[in-house]
Amino acid sequence: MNLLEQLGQDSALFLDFDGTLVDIAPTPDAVVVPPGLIDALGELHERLGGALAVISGRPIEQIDAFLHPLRLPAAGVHGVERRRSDGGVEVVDAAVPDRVRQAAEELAARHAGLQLEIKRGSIALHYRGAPELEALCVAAMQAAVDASPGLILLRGKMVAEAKPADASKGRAIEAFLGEAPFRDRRPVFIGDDVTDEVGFSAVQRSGGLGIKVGEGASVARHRLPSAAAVREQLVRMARTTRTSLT
Ligand SMILES: O=P(O)(O)OC[C@H]1O[C@H](O[C@H]2O[C@H](CO)[C@@H](O)[C@H](O)[C@H]2O)[C@H](O)[C@@H](O)[C@@H]1O
Repeated sequence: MNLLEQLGQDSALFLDFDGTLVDIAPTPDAVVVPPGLIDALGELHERLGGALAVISGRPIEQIDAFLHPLRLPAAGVHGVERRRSDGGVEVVDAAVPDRVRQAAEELAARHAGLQLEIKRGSIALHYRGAPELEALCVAAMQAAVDASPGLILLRGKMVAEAKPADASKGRAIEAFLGEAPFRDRRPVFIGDDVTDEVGFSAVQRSGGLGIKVGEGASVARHRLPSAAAVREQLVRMARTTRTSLT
């Protein structure tokens, strides 16, 4: 898949963060933003008339910190938060009930390899440091979520996350597509995880392009092999002359 051939001035580009722009790391705070990526994203954002957004499971605040000084339009916490192109922020109003937090905290307190992320509107229990505990983590989080109307359990890469059913990456992308400068553009979404599948469906329903990074079943009709390949193409696109995005 050659992105350069697919992306035109009438495109809107939506990018997942972990596993797509940066390589997966042992813990959430250990990811590294490689040199050149921030400049490339800034350049592409400008060339696409502002129609470039990060669509992440992380809070927007974290995305801003990793991409500093760039502040892109963004959806965070799988669509719970969304910063529009004009800078305004919308939040899906949903508090995670205490029972979910307690279930996750109890497990994390008992097992050193587990890591908890408390976000606005979600709780993520990471088991990358103790993969043998996957079944235990998923069962405990699922039971807590089943007892909490309005929540669903999202299974990501070595993580089980309780989040509002009303928020998703797909809905966030659709909301962007209803607004300037994304409106009336052909959407392209690049992501690597099962949590990105609803985003692929959203762009493909709008006549756009879903691009899955790496292996695994996907509804996306296109593939790139790795986050390194995504970065290489983004940097290359940013370096080419302005006339290439036509
Ligand atoms: O939607 P994304 O931008 O891909 O974010 C998904 C989750 O990414 C982070 O967790 C994942 O990446 C970590 C760093 O590589 C890794 O240690 C962890 O196992 C992965 O699940 C982030 O911590 C989560 O909050 C995001 O939801």
